[in-house]
Amino acid sequence: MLKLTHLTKTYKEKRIFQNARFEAELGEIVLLMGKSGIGKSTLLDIIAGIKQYDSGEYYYQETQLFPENDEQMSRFRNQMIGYILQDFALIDDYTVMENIMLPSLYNSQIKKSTAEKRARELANRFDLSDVLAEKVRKISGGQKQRAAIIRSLILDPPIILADEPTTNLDSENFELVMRLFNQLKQEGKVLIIATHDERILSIADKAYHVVNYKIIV
Ligand SMILES: Nc1ncnc2c1ncn2[C@@H]1O[C@H](COP(=O)(O)OP(=O)(O)OP(=O)(O)O)[C@@H](O)[C@H]1O
Repeated sequence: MLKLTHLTKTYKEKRIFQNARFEAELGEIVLLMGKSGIGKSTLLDIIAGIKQYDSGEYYYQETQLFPENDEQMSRFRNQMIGYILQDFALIDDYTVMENIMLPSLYNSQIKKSTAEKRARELANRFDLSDVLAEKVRKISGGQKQRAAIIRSLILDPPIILADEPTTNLDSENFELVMRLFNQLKQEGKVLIIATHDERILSIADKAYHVVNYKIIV
């Protein structure tokens, strides 16, 4: 279980969360909805340990996480989190395969050959096999989105964070991603998805909305 309580976050004078609470269980697909600029990406970044918050308590399973503890947080991030970022954060001059393999470079627990096999299987499933050797700058927006999704799964993490993961997908790839998300849920992972895409509601266990600095169901 992943839990944040009494969460308060401000950027300079701008309040984002005030005594907010967020909870997600393993095996759940949880949506994070709400107006643009309301704090959805900020919450994902807090969960990933990329952003600090002013106060609050953060637990994963029985362990309390302290964002100011860089060593604890980077271990947690590397081992537990797959993050599909809104702008994909791919490196244009690297090939699709090199981008997908990036997380495995920072993780000594997975063999390169295992990661590569998983990359090829996922690429095959997402119709990306033909562009694995292409530089990212040469592929389409939808292909970039699928590459970013595959990269987040390469280490098989239990927590998947996704920021608007379906924006660039046509209906065929949208369906593929929905099936994949459902499968990840069946495997017992938790998916936390910030989105405006109401089509995803059909596979969600819970939809949170950010309203008045709180995160409510
Ligand atoms: N590093 C920062 N410094 C100052 N303000 C920030 C920073 N990052 C985000 N903000 C502001 O905080 C608010 C919440 O941003 P956030 O990106 O979390 O919203 P969002 O709900 O994900 O929006 P969108 O749906 O448009 O992606 C916005 O008003 C944004 O401008």
